[in-house]
Amino acid sequence: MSMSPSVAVVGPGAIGTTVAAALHEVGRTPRIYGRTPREQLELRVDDDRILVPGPVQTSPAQVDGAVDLVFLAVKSTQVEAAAPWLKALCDADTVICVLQNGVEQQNLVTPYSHGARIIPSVVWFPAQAQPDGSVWLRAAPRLTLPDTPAARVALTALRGTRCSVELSTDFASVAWRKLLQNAVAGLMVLTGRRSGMFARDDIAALSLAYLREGLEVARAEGASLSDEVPREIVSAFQAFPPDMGTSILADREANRPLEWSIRNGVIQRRGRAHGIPTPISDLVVPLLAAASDG
Ligand SMILES: NC(=O)C1=CN([C@@H]2O[C@H](COP(=O)(O)OP(=O)(O)OC[C@H]3O[C@@H](n4cnc5c(N)ncnc54)[C@H](OP(=O)(O)O)[C@@H]3O)[C@@H](O)[C@H]2O)C=CC1
Ligand SMILES: CC(C)(CO)C(=O)C(=O)O
Repeated sequence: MSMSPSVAVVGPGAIGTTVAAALHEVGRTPRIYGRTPREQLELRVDDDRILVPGPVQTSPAQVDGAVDLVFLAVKSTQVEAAAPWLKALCDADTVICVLQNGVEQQNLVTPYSHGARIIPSVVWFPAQAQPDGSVWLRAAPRLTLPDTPAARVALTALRGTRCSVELSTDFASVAWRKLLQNAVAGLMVLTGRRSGMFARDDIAALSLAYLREGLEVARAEGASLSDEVPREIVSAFQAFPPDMGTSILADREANRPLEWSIRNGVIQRRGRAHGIPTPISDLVVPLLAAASDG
C-alpha cells in the first residue's frame, strides 16, 4: 500500500458524509460513490459547515480501479444493492471498513468482497441526514475497530482527523454492548418517540428487562459484559437530549426499510441458537419487521 492510501466512501449518508468530511478537512478527500447524485456533501457541526467536493458518482462504471480502503456506509439492508461498487473498488489488497451497526458485518459483506479484507466497526456517534441533503453531526465522531493488521489501514487513514479511532482486543464485547444499545433504541420505532421516552418509569423498566435478555445472549456469544450494562445503557438514553433519535427511527419516519434484523432480530436468532428464551424479542421483533415491511 502507498504512504497515502486511496480511499473511497460508498454510501454518503449520515455516517458516510461524516467520515468523508473528516478526511477532507485534513486534505485526504475520498472518492465518493452513492445512489443519489450530488455536487458536494455538507456536514453541519455546531455552527460550522464542512463542504466536501464531489460529485457523488452514481455508476460503478465510473470507477477507475481498485482502491486501498473502502468505507462502506450503506445500511445493512442495502449491501446487496451496493455490491457492484465493491466489485469495481476491491481486490485482494483492498480493506473494506464496514461502518454499520450490528455484530454480523463480516458475514454480511464477505459474499461481495472480492477477496478484500473486511473490518467491522462500532460507530458510536449520532448523525442525522437533513431534508436539504446536509448531515447534522450531533457528537464527536468515534469508531472502535478490532485490533487487527487490516484495521490499521483505517486507523492510519483517519489519523489526525476529527474522527477518532480506537482498536480493541476484545471487539466482540464492544460490538455486543453497542448492539444492546441499538436494540433498545428500536423501541423508539414502536412508540414513534425519541430519547425523552426513557424518562418514563415503565419504559425504563421494559428497557432494562429487554437489555437483560440481550445481555444473556451476548454472553453466550462470547461477550464479556458486566451486570451493570443494562442500567448504564438506560441511564445513557435518559441523559441524551430528549429529541435525540436513532437511525432506525429516521428510517421509519421516512417509510424506508428498517435494519430490524441486524439490530433486534439477531438477539432472537442467536438466543434460539443457544437455547435461551427471548420473550421480549419474540414480541418486539415481529412488530419491527411489520413496521419495516408492512
Ligand atoms: N446515523 C447514525 O447516527 C448512525 C448510524 N449507524 C449505522 O451506520 C450505517 C449507515 O447509516 P446512516 O449513515 O444513518 O444511513 P443513511 O441512510 O443516512 O446513509 C446510507 C447512504 O447509502 C446510500 N446508498 C443506498 N443504497 C446505495 C447503493 N446501492 N449504492 C451506493 N450508495 C447507496 C444512501 O443513498 P440515498 O441518499 O439515495 O438514500 C445514503 O446516502 C447503518 O448501519 C446505521 O445503523 C451507526 C451509528 C450511528
Ligand atoms: C445514534 C446511535 C449511536 C444510538 O442509537 C446509533 O447507533 C444509531 O442511531 O443507529
